Amino acid sequence: MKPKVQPGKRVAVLGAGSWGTTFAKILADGGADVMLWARRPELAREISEGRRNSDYLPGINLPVGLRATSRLDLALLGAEQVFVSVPSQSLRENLIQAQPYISEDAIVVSLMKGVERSSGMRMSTVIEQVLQIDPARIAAISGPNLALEIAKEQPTAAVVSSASLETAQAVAVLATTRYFRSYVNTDVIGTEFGGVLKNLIALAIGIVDGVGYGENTKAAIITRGLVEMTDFSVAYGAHPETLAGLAGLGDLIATCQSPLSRNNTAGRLLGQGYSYNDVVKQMQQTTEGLASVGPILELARARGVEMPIVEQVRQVLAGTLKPRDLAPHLTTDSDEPQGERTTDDGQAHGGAALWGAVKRTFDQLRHSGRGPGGN
Ligand SMILES: NC(=O)C1=CN([C@@H]2O[C@H](COP(=O)(O)OP(=O)(O)OC[C@H]3O[C@@H](n4cnc5c(N)ncnc54)[C@H](O)[C@@H]3O)[C@@H](O)[C@H]2O)C=CC1
Ligand SMILES: O=C(CO)COP(=O)(O)O
Repeated sequence: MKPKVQPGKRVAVLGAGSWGTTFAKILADGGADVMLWARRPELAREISEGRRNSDYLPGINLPVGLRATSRLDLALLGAEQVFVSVPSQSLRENLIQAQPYISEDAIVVSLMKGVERSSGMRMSTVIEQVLQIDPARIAAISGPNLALEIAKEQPTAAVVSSASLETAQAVAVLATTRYFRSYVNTDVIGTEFGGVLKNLIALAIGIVDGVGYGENTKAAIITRGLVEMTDFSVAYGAHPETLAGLAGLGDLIATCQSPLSRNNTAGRLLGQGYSYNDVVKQMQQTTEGLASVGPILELARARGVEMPIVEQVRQVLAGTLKPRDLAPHLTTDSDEPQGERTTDDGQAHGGAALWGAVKRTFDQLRHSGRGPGGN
């Protein structure tokens, strides 16, 4: 394959699970000189010597040029771009360990789709806080990107987002290959929240699938779920178009439709009657949605955003709502007919939207736009 970038451009990928390894393959196939960091030395050896990551990507041959190490100093040596793909809850501790080896002008890119449970922070803001770097050097990538499909070189796309368009473009140049196309935007909030929120809707889809409900129920949840995703993200400063793009609707479709999705799978097990603890035990891989439900609902409350589907997912996880009772209600506390669009609510629901907008503006002023999920 013809390299797209100057051979020898050093990049590091931290995290050798399914997405980190797949992304390392994308970068290597695109022509970059990639060093992948795996926590376990035996996994680093399997990747470097056997060109396999059999636990996470069974049957996939990795590119010859892709090297792996369990030493952070070696992984990060000379890396111009650092891609991070560890579970969201371990990002902070991993960054603290990596910090001494990250070069001063490196771009740091989040591949993750969670929020930090303890703080509600998005991954790029954890990166900014821990590494104390300019947001212009930080990017986030999101889109319909089920790892195993991409590892099999089935074509797809993603969006690279950064406060600096130049940074987003520099990352997109490296993160592009025959089967993977990177677009760019500067809406980091919308791009990251899109990835986080679609996991919660995929849990809901899995739940109703596990119950045995059909396509109408799922289509209604996907559609109303997108409204929740958009309302929430816009309340935190995102552009609504981002949620209609690859990082929103695109990823929502992929995750809600695919049995490869861990969030969808976890939901299905809940819908089949397994308890939360049983599901956690059965999930071998990172299931970000399970940890994101609580912090997202707290953030929603702080900005007066209604998220009835996500709230019902929380209740199913807590065992207080039967999976078969999860329904795509517009609100959890009213049976009154309501407008489908938020802007219809003014006529159909006694000025609820107007009141929501006023309350949101008031809250934003109160928090000076510096809430944990905001800019
Ligand atoms: N798998 C996928 O299709 C995609 C995943 N993502 C996101 O990528 C992120 C990583 O997910 P996956 O690679 O899928 O998860 P995974 O479960 O396949 O792999 C996670 C990796 O992190 C390692 N790990 C676990 N605890 C750790 C710790 N405390 N410190 C360092 N490493 C640790 C594991 O050993 C494993 O190598 C998540 O935020 C996920 O939402 C994004 C797009 C696609
Ligand atoms: O983000 C993903 C696809 O874009 C992967 O989804 P899961 O984490 O649910 O497997």
